[in-house]
Amino acid sequence: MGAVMVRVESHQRPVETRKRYNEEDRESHERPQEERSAAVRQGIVDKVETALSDPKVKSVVICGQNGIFCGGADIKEFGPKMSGPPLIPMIHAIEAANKPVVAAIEGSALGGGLELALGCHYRIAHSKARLGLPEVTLGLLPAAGGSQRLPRLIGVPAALDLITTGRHVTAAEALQLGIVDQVTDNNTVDAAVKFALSVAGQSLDARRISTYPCPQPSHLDALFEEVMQKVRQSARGAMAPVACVQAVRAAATLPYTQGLEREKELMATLFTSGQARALQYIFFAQRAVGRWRMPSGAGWDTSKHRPVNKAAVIGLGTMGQGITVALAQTGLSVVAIETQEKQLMKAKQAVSSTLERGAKRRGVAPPLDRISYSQNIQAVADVDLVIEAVFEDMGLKMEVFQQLSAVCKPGTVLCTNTSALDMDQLASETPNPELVVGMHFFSPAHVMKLLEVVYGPRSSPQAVATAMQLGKKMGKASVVVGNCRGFVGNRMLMPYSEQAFFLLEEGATPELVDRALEEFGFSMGLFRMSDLAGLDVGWRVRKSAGLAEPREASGQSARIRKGYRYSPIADLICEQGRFGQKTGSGWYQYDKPGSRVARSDPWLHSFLEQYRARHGLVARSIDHQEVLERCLYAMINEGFRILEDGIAAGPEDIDVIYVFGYGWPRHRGGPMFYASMVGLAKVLERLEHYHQAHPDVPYLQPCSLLKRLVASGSPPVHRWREVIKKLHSQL
Ligand SMILES: CC/C=C\CC(=O)SCCNC(=O)CCNC(=O)[C@H](O)C(C)(C)COP(=O)(O)OP(=O)(O)OC[C@H]1O[C@@H](n2cnc3c(N)ncnc32)[C@H](O)[C@@H]1OP(=O)(O)O
Repeated sequence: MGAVMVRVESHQRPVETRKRYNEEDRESHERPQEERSAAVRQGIVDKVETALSDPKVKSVVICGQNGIFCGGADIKEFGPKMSGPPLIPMIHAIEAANKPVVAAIEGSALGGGLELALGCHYRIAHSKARLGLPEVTLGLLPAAGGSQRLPRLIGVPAALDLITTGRHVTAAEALQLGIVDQVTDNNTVDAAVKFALSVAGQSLDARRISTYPCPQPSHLDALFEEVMQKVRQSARGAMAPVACVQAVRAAATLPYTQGLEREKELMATLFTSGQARALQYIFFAQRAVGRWRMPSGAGWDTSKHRPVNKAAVIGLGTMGQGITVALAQTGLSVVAIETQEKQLMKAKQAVSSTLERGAKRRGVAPPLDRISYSQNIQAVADVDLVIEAVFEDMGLKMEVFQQLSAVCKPGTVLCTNTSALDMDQLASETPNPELVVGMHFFSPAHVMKLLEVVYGPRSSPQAVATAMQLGKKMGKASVVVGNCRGFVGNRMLMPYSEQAFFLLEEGATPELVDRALEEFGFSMGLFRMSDLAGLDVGWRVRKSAGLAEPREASGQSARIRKGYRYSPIADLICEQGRFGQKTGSGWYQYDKPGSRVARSDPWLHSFLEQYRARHGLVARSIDHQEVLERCLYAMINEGFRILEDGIAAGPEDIDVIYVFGYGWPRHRGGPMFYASMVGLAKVLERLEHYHQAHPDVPYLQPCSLLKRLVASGSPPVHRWREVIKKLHSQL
């Protein structure tokens, strides 16, 4: 015997492949999940020990099963009680071995998987493998020696980049960085065995990374200060990226064993933190939304999507252009339709230059020839799916859908990108309403990761499956939602922005509200975000809903609609032609139209004072806590209503929508998870308090699902679906 192989089992292996395991392995698969990982570690410890003590074995190769080296620790195993042998001594024992140990990396070597590979003396990777230390994205740091070994191996700046972002690198980049010793296009295990035999008997003194001195960059202090500042700014309150910088600093400034102690200390503060729980929740929520289900019971596991190779986009405004870019970048043939010649030319130029910029960044050719442009809707005759993105006008959309029904081949899925109109009304105007679904993209559509796939009562599961599959192919976090005004995301924005307007009436400024929200972790406060999106969009929606009617400027009626409190502040701002960044003023002022730097606006402040005086409102002092409670709890309350109405199937759907589409801080897990962390009883109590103070604001009236959850002992978020199911079955 020359080299012996030790296999690492991955928990993310597809279930059906588990059947192929031998008897010894099968036993470990019958164990509960948390014990399985412990058994994997025990298996490595035992097999490495046996190989090292066997004089016939000259070297050892560690590989994975089914083409995956190791995706890292099982996140579900994390908890106060972790059984089985710990990772650090296991990796140390491998590194200390007196026979060469080679990692054969296929598929992924992530987190603890890469830390294990870093403990080996050599690493051979397949060219398609991906490597990384993504712990930071789970609210953690690489605490099995990874934060100490990686800087010693590849230097401080490169290690800081990988550890603080958690990004995965290709095998080619890993080779360039010095993480792996060899990359192969052939059978990785064969290559590793050959390599292991070729180095058998050679000295391993220079192969133990923990013994390397950490390369010292010049201006070490300045480097860490700069990185820390950058990380703090982009972390928006997340603790893990900051701890990652501190751990790498320990690697650069302390001997290995002391650095390891620091790594352990830092990990201890993260491991049980609410932020780590939130980030790990979002990891699973992102995957859970793919297991969608419609009220009929049809879902991801029972519905087959139609293949989509060619798609059309109708209407080449900002959204249509972004969708065209996204589809072309996904590799689809795209027919882009715009009836106005001038707009068509403008759009073609904009789409081409976006594709060229993106291709240059990725070092590939721009997929310009995948798109054909036309003014004639007949050009969509042979496409598999159409996305309509014309102006938000029901009459116009209905006309387009009627034309599409006449032109498209049978079975073409018809999608509307409406964000505000009734998708079902639109479907009712087509001869095949079962083919109609909403695909609600977020602007810019080629950048934003969220897609709401909206079904109406007549949408077929196949049409939903097709839109979901396309969203997945486009790399979007795609969430199936029911049809209602604003769907999920925009519906929850209504109470959020309404509270913000009321707070202005009561004495706050846009700066105060935005500061509170940004300190909470939002990428932008509500007012800065509205200026970016354009204030005219919401104004148009409010006008079409009969809310933003020109009224008497003062007097009680100006602030009441349908018997409830209403703030016309945003409408009055729009009446001044202040539509945000694009006009150079909105809630803030900008140097010129299109400029991005928001400045405090004295005009706005005196407008607010005059407004309050006109309406007999007395400004009071408002603190950040009130801003957060009123804006966020009103939004969360609407989230409970959405669950109660069955518009979203579970809290994970809402949370993924908010994290991926609305700048909700990921380390707070989304609004519904946040509510569970705050405590449902507390959210209920604060809503009751504010509703008592503002009985004319229906959004503050606690939703009955929230009351029911509190009455049933505030179960954790993953158990809410049971309560919702019970509620629906009683209706
Ligand atoms: C004590 C601390 C020690 C070490 C620290 C760590 O190692 S932390 C973990 C670090 N590793 C990761 O963060 C990797 C996370 N996983 C991924 O990036 C991807 O899953 C992966 C491995 C690239 C595979 O991607 P793919 O698209 O092929 O599959 P998918 O993501 O849908 O996952 C398939 C199912 O596996 C589950 N899963 C994946 N990773 C983990 C994990 N680390 N722990 C537990 N479960 C995991 C995933 O949820 C999927 O299951 P499903 O039932 O469909 O939700």
